[in-house]
Amino acid sequence: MLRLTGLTKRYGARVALKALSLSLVPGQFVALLGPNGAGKSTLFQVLTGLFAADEGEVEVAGHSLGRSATAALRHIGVVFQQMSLDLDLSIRRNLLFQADLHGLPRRLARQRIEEGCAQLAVDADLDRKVRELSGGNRRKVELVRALLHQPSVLLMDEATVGLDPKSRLDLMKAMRANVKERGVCVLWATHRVDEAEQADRVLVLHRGELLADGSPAQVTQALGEPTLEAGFIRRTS
Ligand SMILES: Nc1ncnc2c1ncn2[C@@H]1O[C@H](COP(=O)(O)OP(=O)(O)OP(=O)(O)O)[C@@H](O)[C@H]1O
Repeated sequence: MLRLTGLTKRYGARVALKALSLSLVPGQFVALLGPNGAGKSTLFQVLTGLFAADEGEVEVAGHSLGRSATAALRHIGVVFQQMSLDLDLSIRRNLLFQADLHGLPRRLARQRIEEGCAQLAVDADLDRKVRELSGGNRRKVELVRALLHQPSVLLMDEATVGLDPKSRLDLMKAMRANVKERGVCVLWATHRVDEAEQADRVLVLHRGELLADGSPAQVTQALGEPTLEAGFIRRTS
């Protein structure tokens, strides 16, 4: 589904990703757990084609990102850390714009927009400007947008920052439903250990390298402390 081989990204002399190799399979919620500066955002920027890697390969659903970027990127959906909706357009206009970018027929686009917004309980606000929405609802719209073209890989970068517990739960629930019902593979970048503990698989990233990879229990054991939080703090401080 998503395969990284020897992925390296440098900013001048600073190495942000160091020969990173891993494979993700469909239908998994994978937490990418790393402290500030671990390389999570850099990885997402490379995976979405914003930056080219200096070395290594990315393959998405069998397509090389380097050689067939359009085909590879068609299988990726992303919610970045920074909100990128147009504040002066309604939810519906924002989402229709995205659907047009993906070449979705209008009827199908309208249907997916309505279904997606209903699933995240923002359908009552479809014709309101994004500017008028709460931060939590803006995030939900971003998730609907990321899923419009039905990607097989969903990247979420610190998606719950600034959200209250109920909004965080709603977002997690919608993401989980996509994992279960559509077999989406979610890579969820976070520095919150409580979120990583809910994942099917945890990748611990530190200074651009993988420190541990496995179920939350396996990773806790690999980090050598009684809890994931204690191990994560000790090994990444
Ligand atoms: N544009 C840039 N120019 C130079 N260095 C950068 C740039 N972007 C990131 N870095 C450096 O690369 C490393 C990885 O940063 P990155 O933002 O990918 O980490 P992160 O895990 O996403 O951190 P955070 O949790 O704080 O968002 C850090 O050392 C950072 O200072």
